[in-house]
Amino acid sequence: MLPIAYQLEHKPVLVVGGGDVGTSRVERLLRVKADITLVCPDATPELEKLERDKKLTWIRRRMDIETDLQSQHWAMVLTAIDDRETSIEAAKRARELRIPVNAADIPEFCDFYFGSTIERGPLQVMVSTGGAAPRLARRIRMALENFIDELEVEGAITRVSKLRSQLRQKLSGQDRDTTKRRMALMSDVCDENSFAELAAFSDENIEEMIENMLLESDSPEPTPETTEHVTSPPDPEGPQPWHSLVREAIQCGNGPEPEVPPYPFKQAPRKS
Ligand SMILES: C[C@@]1(CC(=O)O)c2cc3[nH]c(cc4nc(cc5[nH]c(cc(n2)[C@H]1CCC(=O)O)[C@@](C)(CC(=O)O)[C@@H]5CCC(=O)O)C(CC(=O)O)=C4CCC(=O)O)c(CCC(=O)O)c3CC(=O)O
Ligand SMILES: NC(=O)C1=CN([C@@H]2O[C@H](COP(=O)(O)OP(=O)(O)OC[C@H]3O[C@@H](n4cnc5c(N)ncnc54)[C@H](O)[C@@H]3O)[C@@H](O)[C@H]2O)C=CC1
Repeated sequence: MLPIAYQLEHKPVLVVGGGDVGTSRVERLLRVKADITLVCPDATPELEKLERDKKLTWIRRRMDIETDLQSQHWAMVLTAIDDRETSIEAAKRARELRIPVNAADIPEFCDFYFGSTIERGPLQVMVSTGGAAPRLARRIRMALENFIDELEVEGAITRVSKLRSQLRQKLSGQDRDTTKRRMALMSDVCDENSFAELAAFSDENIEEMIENMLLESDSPEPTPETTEHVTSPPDPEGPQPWHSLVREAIQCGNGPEPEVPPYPFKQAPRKS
C-alpha cells in the first residue's frame, strides 16, 4: 500500500450505496471537493439533505453495472452496499476499465483502502493498518488527535505557510542555490521554534523575520553548515519529545491526557 495524498478536486467519483458507510465516504469526498454521483434506491437523511443542497447527484435506483460503468468516466468507484455479489461484479467491471475501486468490506476488491484520518485545516494525517485492524487504526487516530491538538499544529502550519509564501516572493529564484538557501532558512525556522511559537507569529513578525533572514544569510552560496543542516538526519542527542509522546498518548487509550512538555525554544533563524 502506497500512502499518497491524491488530488480529487472536481474529479467525478461514483459512490454506490447510501447507508452509514456510503454517507461517511461521501462526506470525506465532499471535503476534498470531488464531483459525486450517488447510486442507490434509498439513503440516509444526511445524504438526502446533501442532494437537496445540490452537493451531489443522486440516481435513485439500484446499481446497473452496464449503465453505470460503461466508460472510463469515473476517477474512482466506491461501493458501500449490503449486496456482496453486485459489489464484486462492479469492482471487476471497474478493474476492466482500469478505474480504481474500493468495495467496502471486501479487501480483495479494493485497489486502495480508506484510512482513519485526522483533518486540521491543511494538515491531514492518515492511519492505516493495511486492513489488519481497522478498529485499532481508529484508536490510534484518536490518540494522535489529542496529541496534535495539544501542539497547536494547525496554527503553526497556517503561519509557516504564510512565512513560506512571503519568503518565496522575496527570494524568488528557481536556480539551485537560491532554492537551497530558501530551504535552509525555512528548515531553521521550522526546527527551532515550538509549535506554539510558530502559531503566534504575527504578520509583522513574519515581515521582520524575513528581513532578518535575508540580512543574516545574504550569501547566494549556501554555507557547508547550512547545506548539511538541510540534509542531515536529526541529532539523536537533541530534543525529541515526539516518540515518547506518541507512545504515551497511544498507551493512554481513553485515559487522562498526557502532559506535553514545552518544546525547547531556540532563537530563530539560526545564523548561517
Ligand atoms: C480494508 C478496509 C477497506 C476499506 O473500507 O477501505 C476495511 C475493511 C473492513 N472493515 C471492517 C470492519 C470495521 N471497520 C471499521 C472502521 C473503519 N474501517 C476503515 C477502513 C478499512 N476497513 C480498510 C482498512 C483500513 C486499515 O486498516 O488501514 C476505516 C479506518 C476508514 C473508513 O472506513 O472510513 C474505519 C475507521 C474510521 C475511524 O473511525 O477513524 C470498524 C470499527 C468501527 O466501525 O468503529 C469495523 C468493525 C471492527 C473490526 O472488524 O475491526 C471489516 C470486517 C467486517 C466483518 O467482520 O464482516 C472489513 C473487511 C475485512 O477486514 O475483511
Ligand atoms: N469498511 C468499513 O469500514 C465498513 C464496512 N461496512 C460494510 O459496508 C457495507 C455497507 O454498510 P452500511 O452503510 O452500514 O449498509 P446499509 O445497509 O446501512 O446501507 C446499504 C445501502 O446500500 C444500498 N444498496 C443495497 N444494494 C444496492 C444495490 N444493488 N445498488 C445500489 N445500492 C444498493 C441501500 O439502498 C443502502 O443505501 C456493508 O457491506 C458493511 O458490512 C460496514 C462497516 C464498516
